[in-house]
Amino acid sequence: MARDAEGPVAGATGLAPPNAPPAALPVFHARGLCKTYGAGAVEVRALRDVDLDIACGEFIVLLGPSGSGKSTLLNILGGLDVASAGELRFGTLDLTRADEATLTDYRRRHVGFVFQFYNLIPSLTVRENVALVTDIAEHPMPVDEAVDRVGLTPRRDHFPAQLSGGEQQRVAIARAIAKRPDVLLCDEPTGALDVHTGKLVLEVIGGVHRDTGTTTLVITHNAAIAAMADRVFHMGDGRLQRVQANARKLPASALSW
Ligand SMILES: Nc1ncnc2c1ncn2[C@@H]1O[C@H](COP(=O)(O)OP(=O)(O)OP(=O)(O)O)[C@@H](O)[C@H]1O
Repeated sequence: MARDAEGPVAGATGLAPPNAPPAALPVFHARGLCKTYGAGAVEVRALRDVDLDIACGEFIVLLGPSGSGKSTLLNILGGLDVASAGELRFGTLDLTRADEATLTDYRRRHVGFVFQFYNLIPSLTVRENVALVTDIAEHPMPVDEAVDRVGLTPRRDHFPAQLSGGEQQRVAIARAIAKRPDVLLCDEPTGALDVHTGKLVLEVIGGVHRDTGTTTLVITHNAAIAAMADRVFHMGDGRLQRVQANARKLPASALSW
């Protein structure tokens, strides 16, 4: 892997409660991370020897062509999948050797997910969709605060079918942040949206990051979005080919594509 501007690792463990003082460990530490699907003639090497360190509070954009391993990496970082080889730690937690119960607990306590498609429950209102998470989280945000952060207070009693795609994605973001996760993992959050709506969603994600300092990773095909990041991970053929640090970040409102 070539690293042209890998910054020093500094930050919190990711296991600490919100507002805890920074500690020495990165949130994520990976060495030689590999993921192989299938075997023999149908073997696919989705990740090859990925090394990375992500510090507490960083905003990372993952860029790369289709099939380059972005979702595979995000899913492994989020405990939805496990690596085939290599080392991955979240703070002090070894995710490569964690059993299913540990991974479930890890996802529940520490990770907020936002996907391209919003996965809302159609029969529940905005507030009720968010409350699904706050009911089981340890230190959740009040539901109305999460809804307010994404600018949907006037729509809080509406059902998903009464909302636009961008509004539904904002509900999904409210749901993801309501449990105050240590990391927010977003897989193509604007992939199903037009430019204007996509920007609004990115503004919400950028605003949450600015206000809460939540370590955030965003997968995109859109190179313009890379300007929002502290660092950009360029993926290609399952490898982390290049890490680019942005000296200056742009807010989503300043992006154009
Ligand atoms: N469950 C699976 N079984 C077999 N192969 C898989 C599986 N999931 C992913 N792959 C393969 O692993 C490689 C990486 O896929 P991945 O989804 O991580 O790429 P990506 O960069 O996120 O692509 P895209 O931008 O199209 O979403 C691809 O060749 C893909 O076909």
